[in-house]
Amino acid sequence: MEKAYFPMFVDIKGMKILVVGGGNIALRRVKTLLEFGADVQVIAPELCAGMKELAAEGKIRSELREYMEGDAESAGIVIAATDSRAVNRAVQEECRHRKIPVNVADDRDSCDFYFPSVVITDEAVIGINSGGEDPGRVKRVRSGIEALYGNRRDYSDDRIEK
Ligand SMILES: C[C@@]1(CC(=O)O)c2cc3[nH]c(cc4nc(cc5[nH]c(cc(n2)[C@H]1CCC(=O)O)[C@@](C)(CC(=O)O)[C@@H]5CCC(=O)O)C(CC(=O)O)=C4CCC(=O)O)c(CCC(=O)O)c3CC(=O)O
Ligand SMILES: NC(=O)C1=CN([C@@H]2O[C@H](COP(=O)(O)OP(=O)(O)OC[C@H]3O[C@@H](n4cnc5c(N)ncnc54)[C@H](O)[C@@H]3O)[C@@H](O)[C@H]2O)C=CC1
Repeated sequence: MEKAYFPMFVDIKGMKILVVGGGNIALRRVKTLLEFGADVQVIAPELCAGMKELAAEGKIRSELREYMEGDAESAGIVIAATDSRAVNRAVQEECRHRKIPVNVADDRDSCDFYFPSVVITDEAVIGINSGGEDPGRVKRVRSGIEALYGNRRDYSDDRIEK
């Protein structure tokens, strides 16, 4: 690994986390965030089926519209995961301005932090990251750890694994 990142374990219980975009990548991340008790708000004109379910179950708050400047106000952390580079970039700009940590799904160089793959057991939380080098490798390492310890964060319905 060329550049290792420091795994800082953060208490996000009750923290307002804004997710811009409601597709498969956003869903995968929201599912992980919910495991840690975050207060997730999703803004997107269209939600994928899994995200609609979470909204119907009251697990997330959602607004069916496009992102607007100002949406990041009062968010503790922001995830930009739309399929538009320009929109993701605009979200990043707002967060930089407000000094809110932002994760940008389509551009490793724009991320203040990387989104980890996680393994959760009763005894420990394991976060996996390759410094942005190879997300596919991160996924393989996660599967290897799961085989040893199991995982409460169930990735089995992730779209790529279908
Ligand atoms: C750098 C990082 C920044 C960030 O945090 O967003 C980032 C960036 C990018 N990923 C891309 C592609 C893929 N990412 C995955 C999977 C995961 N990606 C995740 C994290 C990260 N992804 C961050 C740090 C990762 C690291 O440390 O290396 C995981 C761990 C967490 C999660 O998403 O929940 C999750 C695995 C969960 C699990 O299963 O365990 C797959 C595989 C799949 O989806 O099955 C593919 C398909 C290709 C492949 O297989 O390699 C692209 C190109 C997008 C495009 O082409 O448009 C970019 C953009 C770029 O690199 O600039
Ligand atoms: N980091 C990672 O792990 C990976 C990242 N990606 C990147 O993630 C991004 C999203 O991918 P998917 O979820 O598969 O896309 P998708 O097409 O399933 O979903 C896109 C979502 O963005 C929303 N959106 C579009 N314009 C918007 C706006 N102006 N405001 C708010 N929401 C808006 C859409 O309504 C939709 O909910 C892509 O840019 C892709 O390159 C893709 C694979 C893996």
